[in-house]
Amino acid sequence: MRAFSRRHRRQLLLLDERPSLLLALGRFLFRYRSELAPFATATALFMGGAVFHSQEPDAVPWLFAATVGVAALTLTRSFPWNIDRTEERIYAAVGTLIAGGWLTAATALGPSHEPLPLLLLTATVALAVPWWTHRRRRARVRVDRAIQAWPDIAENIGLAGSRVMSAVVDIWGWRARLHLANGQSVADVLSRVPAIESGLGTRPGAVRVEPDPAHAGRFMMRVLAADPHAGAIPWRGPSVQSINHPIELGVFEDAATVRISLLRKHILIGGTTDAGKSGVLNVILGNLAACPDVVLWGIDLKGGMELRPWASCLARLATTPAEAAVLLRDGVRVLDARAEAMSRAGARVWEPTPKAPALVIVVDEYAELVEQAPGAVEAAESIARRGRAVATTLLTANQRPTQKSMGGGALRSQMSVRICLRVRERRDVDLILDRGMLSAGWHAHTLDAPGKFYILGDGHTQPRRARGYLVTDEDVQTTAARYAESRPPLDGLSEGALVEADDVVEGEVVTEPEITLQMALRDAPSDGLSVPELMHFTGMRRTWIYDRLQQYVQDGRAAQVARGRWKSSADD
Ligand SMILES: Nc1ncnc2c1ncn2[C@@H]1O[C@H](COP(=O)(O)OP(=O)(O)OP(=O)(O)O)[C@@H](O)[C@H]1O
Repeated sequence: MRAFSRRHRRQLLLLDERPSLLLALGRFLFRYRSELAPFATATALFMGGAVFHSQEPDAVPWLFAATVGVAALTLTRSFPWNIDRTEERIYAAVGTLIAGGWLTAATALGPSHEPLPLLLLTATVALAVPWWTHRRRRARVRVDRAIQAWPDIAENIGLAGSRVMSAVVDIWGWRARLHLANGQSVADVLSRVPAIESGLGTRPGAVRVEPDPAHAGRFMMRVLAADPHAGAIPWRGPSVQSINHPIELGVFEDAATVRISLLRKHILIGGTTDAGKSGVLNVILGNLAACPDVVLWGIDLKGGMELRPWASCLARLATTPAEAAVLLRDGVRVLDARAEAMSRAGARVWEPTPKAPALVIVVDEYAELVEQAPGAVEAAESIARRGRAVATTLLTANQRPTQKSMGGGALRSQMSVRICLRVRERRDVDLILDRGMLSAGWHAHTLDAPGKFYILGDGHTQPRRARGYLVTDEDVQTTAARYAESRPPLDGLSEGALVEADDVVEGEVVTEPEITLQMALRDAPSDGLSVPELMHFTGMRRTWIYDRLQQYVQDGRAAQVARGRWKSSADD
C-alpha cells in the first residue's frame, strides 16, 4: 500500500512537471519561427490594416510612397534587408511591394473588404514557397537550432559550460567559434568529436575542430554539410608560367584553392606510403616544368623510380649517392657564385627570369640521402641555409622523416612550406610540421584518403587541412613531353661556376649524367647500347644524348657499332 502511494505520488509529480499546453505551443512557435514567418507577417499585416483603417485612414499616400521607396532601395541598395544576392534582393523587393500594396489597400478599404483576405492568403502562400525551399535560409535555421542545442549537447558529452560565440553559414556548411569553460582544453574537444557529430546529427567526419591560435580556451568548429574532399580532385594542368607566381596545389576544406608561392621557398613534403606524396610532388613539378624561369635538378636514390618520368624536364638527375653528392656540391657552387655576384652588384635577392632562372633541387626521400650519402648532407644543409636569397632552393619529399634526417630540426626550420600527408607514426607530425603540432591537435595520422594533407605555409603559424589535385601518370607524361623542349639552361654565371670548378677535363665540364654516360658506353656489350637505353641510364633527353655521342665520335671516344647502337672506342 505504501509502495503504491509512493508510485502514485511520483506519477503526480511527473504530471506536474509536464509542460503546459501553452508552453509547448510557445516552444513550437519559437522553434519553427522561420518557417512560420510568412503567416506571422500576414497576421501582422491584417492587424496593421485594421488599425490603420480605423485610426489613420489618411495614411494611404504615405504608405504607398513608403512601399515604393523601400522596394526601390531593397532592389538597388539592399536596404533595409542587407542581402547581397540579386535573386534574394528581387524576392525581398517583390515581397515588400506586395505587402505594402496590400497594407495600403487595407488602410483605404478595411482588411476584410472583399477580395483583400483572399488576396492576402494567396500572396502569403505564393511568397512562402520560395521562402520555405530556400537553401540558405534552411541552412541558417539548421545552424540556429544547432547553436540553441549546443548547451544540452555540451552537457551530455562532458563539455558543459562551453558556448558558441559566433557562427557563419557558407556554401559547404557552417563554422562557429566556441569558448570553453574554465579548465577545458581543445584536446578535450578533439577527443569528443564523434560525440559532437552524434549530438548535432551530422554524418561521421562532418565536424572539424581547430585550435584558436590566439586563445587556448577557444576553438573553431567546422561542420561540413558537403565535403569538398569527398572525391579525388583532378589536376587541370599547370596554373603558372613563372616561379614568381603562386601555384595552385589543391583545395582547402572550405573549397578555397590552395595557392603556394615557390619563389625562394624550401619545401618539405612528408607522408607515409600511399599517402599521396608523389601526387603533391607531381603537382609542384608539373607547375615548375611550365615555368621557363626555373631550372630543375633531381635526386632520386630509389633508382630514379619517382623522378624518372620527369627526366626530360630535369637538367640533371642523380640516382646514385655519388651523383647526388656531385649534384649538391654543384648546387653550392651555383649558390656561391650567385651570392658573390650579387654582393658585388649590391643586389639583395636573385630575381628569376628565363635568362637568370631560379634553381630548384628536388630530393625524393631525403632520409635516403642522409643514409646513403652522408657526405652530401652538409651541401644540402648549406643550400637550405643560404639558398633562398639566390633563388636556389630545395624541394624534398620524405616517406620516413627521422629525427636524424631532419638534422634535429635544423633542416626543417629552413623549410618555409611544409606539407604533411598521412603519417604512420603520430610523432611524425612534429617532425614534418613542427614540434608541438601533434599535441596542438594536428592529427595527420587520421587523414583518411590519399592526397589529403596539412599545409603550413610561409608566415602562418597554424596548418590548414587541404586535398591536393590528383595527377595521373598520363598527366605527368603529357606535361613532361609538352615542356621538355622549352626548359631553360642555367645562366652564364652559374654555368661558369661549374666550368671553373675542379672537374674540368680538357676544357669540358663533366657532369654526373655525363660520367654515367661514359661509364655506360665503356661497360656496353659488344653490340653497344641504343639511345633509349642510354636515356634510361642517364635520365637525360634524347637530344642531350645525341649531342654527347656526336662529340665523343668526333673525339674518337665512342663509335657506332651497329645501326643506332653505341659503345666506347677505348676497350678498357
Ligand atoms: N590527390 C589525390 N587524390 C586522390 N587520390 C590520390 C591523390 N594523390 C594520390 N592518390 C592516389 O593514392 C595512391 C598513392 O599515391 P602516391 O603514389 O602519390 O603515394 P606516395 O605517398 O607517393 O606513395 P609511395 O611513397 O609509396 O610512393 C595512388 O593510387 C594515387 O592514385
